[in-house]
Amino acid sequence: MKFTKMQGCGNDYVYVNCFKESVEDGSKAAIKVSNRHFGIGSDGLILIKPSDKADFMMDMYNADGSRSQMCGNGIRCVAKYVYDYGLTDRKNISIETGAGIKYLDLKVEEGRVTEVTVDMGTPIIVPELIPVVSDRERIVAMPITVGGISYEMTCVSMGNPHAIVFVDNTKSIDIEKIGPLFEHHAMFPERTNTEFIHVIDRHTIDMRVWERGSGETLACGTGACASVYACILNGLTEDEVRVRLLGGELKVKYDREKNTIFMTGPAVTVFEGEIYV
Ligand SMILES: N[C@H](CCC[C@H](N)C(=O)O)C(=O)O
Repeated sequence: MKFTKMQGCGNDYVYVNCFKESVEDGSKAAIKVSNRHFGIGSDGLILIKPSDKADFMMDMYNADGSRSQMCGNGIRCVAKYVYDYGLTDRKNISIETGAGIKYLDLKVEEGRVTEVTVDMGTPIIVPELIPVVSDRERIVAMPITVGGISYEMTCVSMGNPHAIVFVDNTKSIDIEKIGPLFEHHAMFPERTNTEFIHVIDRHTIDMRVWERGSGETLACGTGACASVYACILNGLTEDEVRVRLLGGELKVKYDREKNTIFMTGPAVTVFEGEIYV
């Protein structure tokens, strides 16, 4: 199976052009390619497919083979792939995802996509995935104790679930211990992605993330959008925020009129190859 390795802010996936390749079992292939010793090494697998609703379709799998509805860093790289490899010559494209159709604007320099702005859609704060807290309309600054530590948690869905907690310093958290405890918490029947946010000022936040199905990644686009919306809900930032991640920076803007979140960030092709799955 031919593939292209790409990354957005260090959130790296294996991309397969399913206009040319066929992948029988995405989940099994994701586990194989993601392994950093016996495979290629990645945070997961992204299949680029035809769509009858949009220009293309993105089908995304985590490293553990679980499928997710949406991938912010991934969709920027899909946009780069389809333009750079000549599947389209347009700089405004639509991509069908498990979280609906997304619309993207491509920045092209010397014939290659360098940056992409994605309309990530409306953040959802009544995520049906947490029925156990039925007495609450929404989960904003809800006290929760995980691993013996008390947090105030805000839950936001970008089509995939995010639990956002605020910390004084993202470097001092034991994410390997606390991340899985949130991911597998009984409140989240579908599991959850978890973002640890340190608010620097009203336009800047630091973020670390423990991703559902992939563990700690260097960046998470949907997580960055969910986190900015959580900051706005808690009165901690303005609508336009610079999200500083281990792997780079994302610009996130909440558009109040359209009630949608725009995310802008890089997309990079690392190498091409072939793997036997
Ligand atoms: N890294 C991705 C998110 C993957 C989400 C996945 N871990 C899930 O199960 O929801 C991003 O840039 O948005």
